[in-house]
Parts: sequence; structure tokens; C-alpha cells
Amino acid sequence: MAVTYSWNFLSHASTSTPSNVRCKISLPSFSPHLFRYDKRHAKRFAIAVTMVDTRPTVLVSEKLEEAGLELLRRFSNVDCSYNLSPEELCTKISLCDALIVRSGTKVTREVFERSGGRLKVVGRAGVGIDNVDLSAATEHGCLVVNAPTANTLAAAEHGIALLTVMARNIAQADASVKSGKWQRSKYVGVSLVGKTLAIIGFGKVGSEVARRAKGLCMHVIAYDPYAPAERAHAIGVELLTFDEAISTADFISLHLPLTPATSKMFNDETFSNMKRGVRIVSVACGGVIDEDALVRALDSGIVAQAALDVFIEEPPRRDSKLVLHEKVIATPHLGASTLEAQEGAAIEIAEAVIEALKGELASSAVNAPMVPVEVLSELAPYVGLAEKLGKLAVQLVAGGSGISSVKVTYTSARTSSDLDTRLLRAMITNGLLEPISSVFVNLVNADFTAKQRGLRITEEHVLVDGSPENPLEFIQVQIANVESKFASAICDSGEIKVEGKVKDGRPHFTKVGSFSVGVSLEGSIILCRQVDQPGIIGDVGSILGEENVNVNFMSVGRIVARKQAIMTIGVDEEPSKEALKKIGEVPAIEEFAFLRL
Ligand SMILES: NC(=O)C1=CN([C@@H]2O[C@H](COP(=O)(O)OP(=O)(O)OC[C@H]3O[C@@H](n4cnc5c(N)ncnc54)[C@H](O)[C@@H]3O)[C@@H](O)[C@H]2O)C=CC1
Ligand SMILES: O=C(O)C(=O)COP(=O)(O)O
Repeated sequence: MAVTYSWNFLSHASTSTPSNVRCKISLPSFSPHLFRYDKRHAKRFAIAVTMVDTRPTVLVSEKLEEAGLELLRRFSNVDCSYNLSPEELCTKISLCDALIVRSGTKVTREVFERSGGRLKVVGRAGVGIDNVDLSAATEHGCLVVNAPTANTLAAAEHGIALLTVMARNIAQADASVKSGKWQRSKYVGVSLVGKTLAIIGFGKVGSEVARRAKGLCMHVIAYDPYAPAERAHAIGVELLTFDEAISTADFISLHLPLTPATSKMFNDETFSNMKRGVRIVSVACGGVIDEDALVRALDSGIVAQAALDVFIEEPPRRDSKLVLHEKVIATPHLGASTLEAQEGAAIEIAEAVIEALKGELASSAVNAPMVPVEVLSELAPYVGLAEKLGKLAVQLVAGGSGISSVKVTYTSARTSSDLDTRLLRAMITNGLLEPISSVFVNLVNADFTAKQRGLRITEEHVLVDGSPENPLEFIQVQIANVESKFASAICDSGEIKVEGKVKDGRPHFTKVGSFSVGVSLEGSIILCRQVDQPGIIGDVGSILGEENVNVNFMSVGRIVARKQAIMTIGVDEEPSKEALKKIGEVPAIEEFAFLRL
């Protein structure tokens, strides 16, 4: 386990390891703690470091402030290549471990496919990740991180700027003065005081816009089905239904992400439900507004004015009816463009990408569950146990027959709400799939990969008396509807069953089928069922000794004295086929299996 993680770290860092080697040994890890707990890992790491360039390569495809670049350069080779064509990006990407973008780079499925498995992190130096194909990233086990907080205030200030500039026709009046005109009556505006502003999407930016609009003496209402009512109440904002919000507002300000649910949420039908003469601001994402429908609503007078920072196509076409409309003011996606926000976003994304490349789970991960560092550190030994139990269980399946139904049971003195099992489930999935495929699984793609392979993993939590200080007492993995090449691995209810626990900080094997065993999960394991009689340990030991295979432990669990026993032998080296055959031929041995960990 630890070795696998360490190699993965190298695979992130290496610029010269062949990609096939990388794929086979790569398993993105999520905690530095996991790098440390096996001495062998440190040895291999040291050896490998001398052979390869260990600095990862980070491609920055859009302007990033120097403060972020400087952080990146301390840790990686940084390639700033701005204005790449889609084909150039796809060509370069196979040489990169990370990619940092803003809103202008489309990170498509093809980018992930062409990365050949090397791309491990995409960093979005901003909030919106609608330009990144998240499904493709997840399917390729590539973590996506963003910089969710650095540009909140800049976007909110831009929203307020557009609101006031629009209400007083400042952009049009400025252009008119500059063209030598003095049209005072043409540019009479509307007042904001006492008007109702509906914020659609009451998240970070939306609530900051609300705060500022209150300062302008506006009446602020909001629609956001997921926003906590307390936050709205604290700012003095009323949360309403969508229809209530849009039908009562004089101004509407959009602060939603682009999702399937919000795509073209503002369309002919919604415009028709608005108060006539409404004014709309959008500093959110292009695509939330159906732009053709907005042009119709502007022409018909339903919408009096619109102030837009974002568009479906950026930059918009030169002949865009929307942009050229006299009732529209437009800015070229400037919401995040303040010096302060750009520096903040550059630092925030550089830190997140470096964390991810180091194998830590970045706190701004977009397509992976957030597992707090304390939880990761506590679960580290159980993560190793989980993966090994998955590996043991799948290797006990006869003839590599397909597995479709796996049940994992966590026995713990903690209630299920106090036990975050996502990481454990991911590692069991990895253990189950790694011996039978070339797929590498991590926290990002574990559930997707299992689903894609038709593998249904159910989890059960058994509450027991014990110390809640230990996250878990036992983990049990059962595979249903399969035959086993080691019949004793089938438990009374018909499934292959393996069980383990963490003892002295190390993974321990405690049960196979209905038989108790008690060995450390290290090296590889030979499992034998035998007639319980003297001399067998010696027979097997001498077969292994002849081959110079070191036995690191041996345990015999009897069911009935002088009848049947399960012998578990841990070996440091892999015995030859001949040696294994000889073990199978020892007369008292009824069945045996060799399992790699
Ligand atoms: N133009 C620019 O330069 C910038 C644009 N943005 C954009 O602003 C938007 C908001 O950013 P943040 O406030 O940081 O994000 P956020 O995640 O804090 O807030 C988004 C809010 O939208 C809500 N929401 C999601 N689906 C919804 C739905 N169907 N109906 C109503 N509400 C829904 C969420 O519950 C959440 O509260 C994002 O789209 C982001 O890309 C952000 C910064 C700069
Ligand atoms: O943060 C966001 O969501 C933005 O839209 C900002 O985009 P930008 O990084 O300025 O290209």
C-alpha cells in the first residue's frame, strides 16, 4: 500500500517515467501521512529520486499573477503558454502533470483523453468550472480544484458597478459625450433607493451583492433553494420562490453556477413572468440566460435594460444582437479582474494545485469528496487495511469470474454519522479492481469506476461496544454470487468473506470464510486448509526454505483438533510456481491459495 502511494507520488513528479509504467503503479494518494508509514517505501523513493527528474510540470494556459507563478516555480517546472489552440493544448497536455486555467480555456474530454493518464490536477483560477468537463475529469481520475473565495468581492463589486452604471446610463452617456454630443434628456435614469432587487443564487457573491445593495437602500429579496435561511435573515434578505422573486423585482442580479438545472433558466417563459421594465444584471456564467430570448424581451420592453459581464460564447460574435443592443451594456468578463482578486486567485490556485500534486486532498476539490485532514490522518492505517482486504477478496474468486456485488461491513463503536467511509470504500474498490484490471482508482473516480464495471458496493455499519477513540474495530468484505478458488473462503451464508482490523497501527487479517486467522497483512500470503496433524508446518517451511523464500509469519487456526486447520503463511518473496505446486502436493493439504498484497 505505502509503496504504491510513494510510486504514485513519483508519477506525479516525474517528467520522464514512461506513461505505461506510471499507469500501472499510479494510485493518487490523499495524505502525506500515507507516504511515511512504511520504511520500504522510503527506500524505493530515495532510489527512484536519483533516477528521474522529480519536479512535476504545470502548464498555465492563461495569464496568472506572478505571486502564484512564483509559488508554483518553487515546486514544479512551470510552462506558461497562453493562447494555445485546442489542438496545441491537446498536444502539450501529455507532458503535463497539472493544468491551470481561467475562464478562457476549454478543458474538454479530449484534453483528458490525450493526457494519457499523466494529468492529475486541473486548477481553475476562479470559481466557475463550466469550462472544465467535470465528468471526463472524474472518469480519468483527474482532480479538479478551484479558487472559490479570492474573487468573491471583486465579482460582487462588479455586479454593483453594473447595476448603478446601467440605472444611470453611464456607459451610453460616456460614449455620447466622447462623440461630441450633450444629450442630457436622453440619458435620464432610474433611482435605486426603495427598489426591489432579486438576487438569484444567494451564495458567496450573491450575498455580498445583497449586503452592498442594502447599503444603497434597496429592498433585497433572493431565490436560492439551497441557501440557508439564517444567512439570508442575518443580512435582512427575504428568501422567496423563483416566481415570487422574478415577478416582484425591479432589478434582478444573477449569481448562479451553470448547471443542467440553471442552463437557460432565463428564457421566454421566465421573462414573460417578470415585471414589465425589469432591469437585469449578470456577473454569473454565460448560458444561464437564453440570449435570443433576452433580445426578444428587450425588444418587447419586458426587460428595460441588461448589464452583462458573461456570454454563452466568449468573446461574443462581433455581430451579436445582444451585445449591440442599445439597452445593453457589456463588459468582457471582468468580474474577477481586480489586481487584488487576481493576486488572491493566483495564490489560492497555486496552493491548491501544489497540495494536490503532493498527494494531499486539496480543500477546494470540486470532483472529490472533501475529507478533512484530521479524518485522513486518523484513517490512514485503515486505508491500507481496506485496500488489502479488497485485494485478498478478489484474488479468492475462482477463475477471475466477474464480480458484481460486494458488501462492506464496518464494525465500530462510532455511530455511522461519526464515521466517514468514502475513502475506505474508494480503497476497497481499488483493491478489488487493481488485481484484475489496468484501471487505477482513486477517491475521484472510485465510485464512477465501480459503477462503470457493474460493481455494486453496499456498505453496512455495525455498532458495537468499544472505544470510540478507534474509528473502527473490523472491516469485512464479502463478495456474493461467485465461486472461490479456496472453498474455505466461502462463509456459511455463501459469500467469499475476508475480515481484518488494525493492530498496533498495522493491518491485520482476522478471518477468511468462517475461519479465524491472525496474521499481519504484509508481503504475500499463502493460505492452506489442511488436516490438522504434526509435521505440515515443517514440510511447507522446508519447500519455501529451499527456494530462499523468507517466511515473515505463520499462523495455524484449528477448527477441530486433529481434524482441520487453516494455515496462513506470510512470505517476503514470491515463491516459484514449482514451489507452490509442491506445497499443493503435501498430502495433508486439502487446498491452498497464493495471494499477493
Ligand atoms: N464574471 C466573473 O468574472 C465571475 C463570475 N463568477 C460566477 O458567479 C457565480 C457565483 O459564484 P459564487 O457566489 O462564488 O458561487 P457559490 O457557489 O458561492 O454560489 C452559487 C449559489 O447558487 C446557488 N444555486 C445553485 N443552483 C441554483 C438554482 N438552480 N437556483 C438558484 N440558486 C442556485 C447555490 O445554492 C449557491 O448558493 C458562479 O457562476 C461564478 O462562476 C464568480 C466570480 C467572478
Ligand atoms: O471566477 C469565475 O467564475 C470567473 O468567471 C472569473 O473568470 P476569469 O478567471 O476572470 O476568467
